[in-house]
Amino acid sequence: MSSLVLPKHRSFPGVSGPVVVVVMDGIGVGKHNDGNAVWLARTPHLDWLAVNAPSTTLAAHGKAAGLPSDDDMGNSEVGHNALGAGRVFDQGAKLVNNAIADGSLFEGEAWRLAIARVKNTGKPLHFMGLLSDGNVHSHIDHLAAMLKAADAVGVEKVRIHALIDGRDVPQTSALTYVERIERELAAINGKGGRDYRVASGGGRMKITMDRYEADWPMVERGWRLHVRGEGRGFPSLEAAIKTLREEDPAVIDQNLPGFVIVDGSGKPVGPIEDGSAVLFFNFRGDRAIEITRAFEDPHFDKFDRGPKPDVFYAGMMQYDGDLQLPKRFLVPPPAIDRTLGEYLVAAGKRSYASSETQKYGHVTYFWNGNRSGKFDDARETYFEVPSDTLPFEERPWMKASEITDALIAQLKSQKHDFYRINYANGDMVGHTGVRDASIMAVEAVDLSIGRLLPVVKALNGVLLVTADHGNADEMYELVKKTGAFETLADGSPKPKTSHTLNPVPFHVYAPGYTFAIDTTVQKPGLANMGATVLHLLGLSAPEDYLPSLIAG
Ligand SMILES: O=C(O)[C@@H](CO)OP(=O)(O)O
Ligand SMILES: [Mn+2]
Ligand SMILES: [Mn+2]
Repeated sequence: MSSLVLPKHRSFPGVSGPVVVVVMDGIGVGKHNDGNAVWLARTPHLDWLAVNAPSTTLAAHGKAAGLPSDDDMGNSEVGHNALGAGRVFDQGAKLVNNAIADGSLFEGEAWRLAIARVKNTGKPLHFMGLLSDGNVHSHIDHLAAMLKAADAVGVEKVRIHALIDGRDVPQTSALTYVERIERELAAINGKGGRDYRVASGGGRMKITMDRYEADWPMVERGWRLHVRGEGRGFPSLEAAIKTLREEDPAVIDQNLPGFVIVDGSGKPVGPIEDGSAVLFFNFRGDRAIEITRAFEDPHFDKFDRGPKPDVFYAGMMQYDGDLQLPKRFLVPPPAIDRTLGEYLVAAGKRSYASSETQKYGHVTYFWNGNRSGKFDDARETYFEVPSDTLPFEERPWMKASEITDALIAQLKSQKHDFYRINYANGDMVGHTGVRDASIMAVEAVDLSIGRLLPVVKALNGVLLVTADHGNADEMYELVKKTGAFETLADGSPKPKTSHTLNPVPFHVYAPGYTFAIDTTVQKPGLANMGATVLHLLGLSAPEDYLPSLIAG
């Protein structure tokens, strides 16, 4: 193993003050139009930085983030992994594609044990996960491939617990995926001897997919539906979605209430019982960890599970390498090693990381290559500001001020060398599809950055302002070919809830220094951040890190 002790930078001794990285979650650089909440927002500080600080834009999606193709938008996981790891790793979406294409998923122990379990017991094989082709947490192709493979090896009974998306894909697109999966199931059932069906479901922001312990009752609701079969009954997934939409025409997919599918006599068709196997087919960890804990933790106390069924459980990936969650997984996760955080600890540097709950794990767990623990308790300080649990469009300022208050206090204490924070606003409010609230979200971030500038200046520090991917920069869906706004039946622009393919800003605020952007760096992207921070701290980056964005 190569040494974690880095030599000094060849020409720069390091800034005399702190290095601060601000990640403005979901604030990309998009077209100047009426759907761009970032451009529409009044942002005097970001505007000032764009003119007066060395600035460029960074690639934050597709291959630059380790995703299968440049049609894949960026997301927080791959974005923060790239920011914190100094290099681009093939990410879950791609690794699972590969493992399906070369068959290794089906040769792995977890798959074989799951199949063996249900063949022994005659109980169903359960698939749980996000039903879309968003490629942020999951991909429906992966589910389809596993259904075919289960059929091919003679699994008689399958049940699917479908989390409805509308957050990585258009806001009311659920029926596209329902139709696809029902087609796959019908093809398998049609040959005879098989009983494959959907058993429960609900919007991903209402059940099961909470993250960072922001809202455990969400996971409890999912558990009751998927495992216990308790909930409002519908004859089919399609009937559930159509009825729920009729009852509340304003509801968007991610907020659909949970439900179970019942047979003719009103009995749920697929509670998760002893002897069955459960495969959670999301590859991304943040929103998969809590439900995984509910299945695996013998001392679980976050809600009353009732009698815990004795099942074989596996995730698509291992979601947390430190905690070994889950114990079994279908595809090995990217081996993200030698992250910036680890090098800084080895160099004796002290780091501070902070965000509010919704993004707390982004600047800790994702930043550190999907490890929840610290490298060194003495040298690292993490601080979480509890997020609101109400709709973010109602509080678009979120906790930006509180994160900033805490950061300023820490900066003034001069206890740390490197600081990183994430402002959740542009992303969390952007996902609601409410443009005007998103404008305020971006303004809240700008206000906070404005508060940081004089503090960083007084300490002779450097502030790097960037983002992990776009979101608020496109609040209306665009017609692919023409770039015009898509419209709803009433002619108004169709809100967009997902991330974007846009690049993100990169500003270097360094009063008193004469830094310039290194324009020789090819295709600058998020993964150049690692070497940039090391450079500013006077350290030379490991050879395989992508180069610093700062000349010299
Ligand atoms: O909310 C989330 O889970 C994703 C979108 O699926 O957003 P982000 O990657 O910004 O966390
Ligand atoms: Mn993000
Ligand atoms: Mn997001």
